[in-house]
Amino acid sequence: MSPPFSNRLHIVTWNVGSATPPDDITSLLGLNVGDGNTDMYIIGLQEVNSMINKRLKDALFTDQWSEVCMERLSPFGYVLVTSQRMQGVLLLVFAKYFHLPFLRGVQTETTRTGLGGYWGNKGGVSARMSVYGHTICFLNCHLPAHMENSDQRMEDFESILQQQQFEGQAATGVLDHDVVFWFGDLNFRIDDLEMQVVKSAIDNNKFSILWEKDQLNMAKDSETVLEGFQEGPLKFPPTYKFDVGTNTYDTSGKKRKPAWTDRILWRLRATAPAGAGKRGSISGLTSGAKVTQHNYRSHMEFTVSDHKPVSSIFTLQFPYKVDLPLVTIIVEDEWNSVADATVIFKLAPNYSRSSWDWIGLFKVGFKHYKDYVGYVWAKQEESDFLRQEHQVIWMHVGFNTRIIFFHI
Ligand SMILES: O=P(O)(O)O[C@H]1[C@H](O)[C@@H](OP(=O)(O)O)[C@H](OP(=O)(O)O)[C@@H](OP(=O)(O)O)[C@H]1O
Repeated sequence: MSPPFSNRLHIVTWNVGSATPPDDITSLLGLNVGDGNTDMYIIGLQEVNSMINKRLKDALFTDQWSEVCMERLSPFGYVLVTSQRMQGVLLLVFAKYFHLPFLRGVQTETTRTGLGGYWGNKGGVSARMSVYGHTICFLNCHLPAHMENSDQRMEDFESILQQQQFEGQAATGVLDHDVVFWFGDLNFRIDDLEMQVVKSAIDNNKFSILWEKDQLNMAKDSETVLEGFQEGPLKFPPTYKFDVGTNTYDTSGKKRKPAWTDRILWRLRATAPAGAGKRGSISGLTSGAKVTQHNYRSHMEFTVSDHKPVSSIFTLQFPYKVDLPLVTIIVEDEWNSVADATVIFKLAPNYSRSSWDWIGLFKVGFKHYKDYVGYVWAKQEESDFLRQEHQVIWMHVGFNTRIIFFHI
């Protein structure tokens, strides 16, 4: 049996209020204090500027937020595995490059809930994958605003869960995954208490007074859809709503009551899904999973938006991992000059090939899978179908490169 597996995740949620990214997001990503042991970064943003002219530009290039995250993370060996955007709601999933061969079945989904389901200003985007054989889903939501819409928020959450269906035999719904992380501007507010009471509790660090009036905490007791979702204690001040450029709660005419609108929750699947198969297939792999939250905090130093970002670091543990590569790449000789080179790849017997498979050559420090310096199709002649070892020739290979096999 393979050894237990543990993965460290750093999750960020931030309603960026249409702002351009600040120059330095190092502290948000913990790159200044971390020990470099984070395996994956998951970044969920809301209200990324989605004005029409901006969207056209972003469709052609990359949006500024994705760019700044890639710029900061790629020097540390993180690669953008997948991203999904629905208007202002953006989800980015990064992993250390050496995990890439073991992140499989990557799929994304989007659900609009704005204007009765027609408009993507509100809703959810998700990314799912199997990580060393264990299924994980990340769901980033922007739910409806305002105090009186607590029920609507729950309804929208349920409808996002219902509508998001992935392909494959198992883990088709969000909640079928071994572990789900749900985060975003969930927009829940603090009920009942007067503004002065809320502000005084904040000033005196007496957050527990506010916990029981937090609409999401209250909903946990009554909403079955929230069963199994867990959240760490809210030991940081409410992250909404601030005057932009300051750490002062809303002084505008709106006078919004401070609230913990920005949240990160997780859920472990309780039982194997119906029809779960034997160990070794995605469907049969379960749990024994353990999630440990190391911190759950806000970042007051960022003032570009009316919300503060929230981050959390988790360790994810599973009793075993599936770490047999489907493809092994062997490079003949050392590449020490700019010249042609030969690469041999071996496929596991259970690997089902696609004619779209390709092999990419990347510079060390590459940002995402489209960032290749060259690629070749992993083609094979029909007569070679039964062979497990194949060869491709690279033209003019340079130094400092990595080779990755992609299956589409
Ligand atoms: O109209 P939709 O598309 O739902 O978007 C809403 C409105 O812009 C709200 O402004 P208004 O209050 O003027 O209606 C705003 O509330 P605030 O201005 O209170 O922040 C919400 O911000 P978030 O609460 O950050 O989602 C935002 O999500």
